[in-house]
Amino acid sequence: MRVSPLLPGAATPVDPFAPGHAERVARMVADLRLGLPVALLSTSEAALVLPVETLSAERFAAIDAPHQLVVTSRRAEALRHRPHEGEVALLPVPADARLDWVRSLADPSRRMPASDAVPQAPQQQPTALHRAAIRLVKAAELLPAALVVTGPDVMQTAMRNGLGILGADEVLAQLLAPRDPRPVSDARVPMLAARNGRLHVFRASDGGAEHYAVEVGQPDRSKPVLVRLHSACFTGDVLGSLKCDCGSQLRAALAAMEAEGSGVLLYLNQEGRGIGLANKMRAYALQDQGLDTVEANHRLGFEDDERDFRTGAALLRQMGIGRVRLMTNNPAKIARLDGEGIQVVERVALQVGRGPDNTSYLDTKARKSGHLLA
Ligand SMILES: Nc1nc2c(ncn2[C@@H]2O[C@H](COP(=O)(O)OP(=O)(O)OP(=O)(O)O)[C@@H](O)[C@H]2O)c(=O)[nH]1
Ligand SMILES: [Zn+2]
Repeated sequence: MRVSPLLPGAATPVDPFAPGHAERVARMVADLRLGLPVALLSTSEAALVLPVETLSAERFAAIDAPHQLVVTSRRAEALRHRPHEGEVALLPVPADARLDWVRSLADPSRRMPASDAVPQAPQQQPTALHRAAIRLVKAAELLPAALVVTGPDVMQTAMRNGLGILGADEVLAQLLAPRDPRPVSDARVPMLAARNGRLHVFRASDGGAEHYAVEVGQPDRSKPVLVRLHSACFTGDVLGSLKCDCGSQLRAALAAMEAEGSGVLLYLNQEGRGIGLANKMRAYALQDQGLDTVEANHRLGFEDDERDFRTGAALLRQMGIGRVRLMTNNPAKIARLDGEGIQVVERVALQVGRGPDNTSYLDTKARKSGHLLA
């Protein structure tokens, strides 16, 4: 295997077969989903990160070094832990803590610990390492909570076992960077709603979710294009769930494009407003207990909307579209596209699918998330 010579100015030879930062972060995300720990480094510490959701009893029992639980500030608030500033909070884990107890701090479907059971001891301030841990666990679409194990043997354990090791700052930079999905393939797909359809598949270089663009007709790029930015909703789009308006919006948008002769529907794989289907079902279970859609996300430890609309803007740029008539009721989508240099010249309202099962959901979005009602 050939190792390329020193690049000008570089300190070490660059081996083209060595995984780059983006690849190493993508591996870490996959490892965490499997339940494998990863090691993060900052200038002052090293720690093993183990997501609570995929932590096995064997690995938990084997932890013999100081450890803390990192959760989002949203989850800390739900646990009535003292108020927190910033993104994440650290909760102490007593040496004799049981795995069930740790899980109940992370997972609201388990009986909530009595508030006096949530440790309130003075805590170390969270650092970039803890923020990186939570971002990784969110990228893995797991419950946003992880054990962070410190101590002198952490690096040795990581190296001995071939675990992923990266600097917290590098992980944060990678996870916060915009995605760059590239076109992979496209073909004609005649649809019930629009016969003259073409599906384009885009793939990001970080190995993350693929996204799709459904092109109806041949939109004239010299004029504003009728565009829908649709986020995946397996329950609404595929099952025809009546709990939301997604399926109706999907079909109405395609029908409108067919009626006008052209348009583009971006289908972004950001299920559950970016928390993943498993977490969305956790949120639905909480909604069955009386919480609204925003409160349920918060109780789980998520923001109400975890989507990154820069991906939508990137897809539009890839398709040569710079000016759009956007089919949406969500002003945040307009603001985010505008911020990314996609000019929204008109908002086209998309009010369809309201019924007895989703009235309170739609009302909550209008009241709390600023969705427009007309
Ligand atoms: N977390 C969570 N996600 C939900 C819930 N109901 C629907 N969703 C998700 O919400 C997203 C809805 O996306 P969109 O319809 O594109 O977005 P929107 O913000 O409602 O804006 P417009 O439809 O454009 O007005 C999809 O990803 C759904 O899976 C819920 O109760 N909780
Ligand atoms: Zn939906």
